[in-house]
Amino acid sequence: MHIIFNQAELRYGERLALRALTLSLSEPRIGVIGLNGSGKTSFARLIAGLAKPTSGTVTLDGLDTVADEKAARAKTGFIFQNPGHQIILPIIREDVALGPKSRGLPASEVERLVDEALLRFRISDLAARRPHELSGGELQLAALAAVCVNRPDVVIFDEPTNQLDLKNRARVKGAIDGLGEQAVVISHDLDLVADYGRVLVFHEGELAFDGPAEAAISRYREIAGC
Ligand SMILES: Nc1ncnc2c1ncn2[C@@H]1O[C@H](COP(=O)(O)OP(=O)(O)OP(=O)(O)O)[C@@H](O)[C@H]1O
Repeated sequence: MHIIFNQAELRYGERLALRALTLSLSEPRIGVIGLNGSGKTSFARLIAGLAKPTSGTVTLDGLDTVADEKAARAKTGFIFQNPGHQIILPIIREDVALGPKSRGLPASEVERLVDEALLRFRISDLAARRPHELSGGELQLAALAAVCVNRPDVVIFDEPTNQLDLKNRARVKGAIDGLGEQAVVISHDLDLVADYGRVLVFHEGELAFDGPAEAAISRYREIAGC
């Protein structure tokens, strides 16, 4: 998918979270790194239409995230920093079914799509569980199934390996690496984006670097002073 920022700026009241940004993204994997508060989540929220630019525009394959809000939103999936908060129904299977059901698909088709999504992320065995019965990594995968069942063009991850042990981290990394969809991955876990062709470094609400992972990580280390 072609994501275009055209002088897109985001302010929260007086606070400037993202300075006017002009950028075109079409790579299958895009990493986003930077210090706390540098503007990474603000950038991601603009892509997903969860925040509206206070000036400028963001378009997804030509659809404006404000003027064409619904169609643009349908192209994106967002996995939040705490995916437990986005699983809203009490049973995982019901939650994954929510999207296809809301599209008015027949029950048999809903069931088929849910089975397919659970199988795809190897969590069929978790279908009958409640969110609080899942580990952090399993929650990420359940949220991913619930997002991908709606066939987004791009999936945005906000620190997907935060607080995961090595085993769950590997499982989530494997799921992201295997995605056919485009992925925008915000991460403080630099290994996660280390082989991405394009990594953006944000600093104080500005794009400080845009390029291959190795050079981006070096720039980030310079900024962080370590
Ligand atoms: N809802 C909000 N209201 C006011 N200010 C906000 C809001 N959300 C973010 N900010 C501010 O905007 C700036 C950028 O925040 P953002 O969440 O985009 O940073 P980040 O790089 O994702 O940080 P982190 O790595 O800590 O998640 C910060 O100064 C933050 O305090």
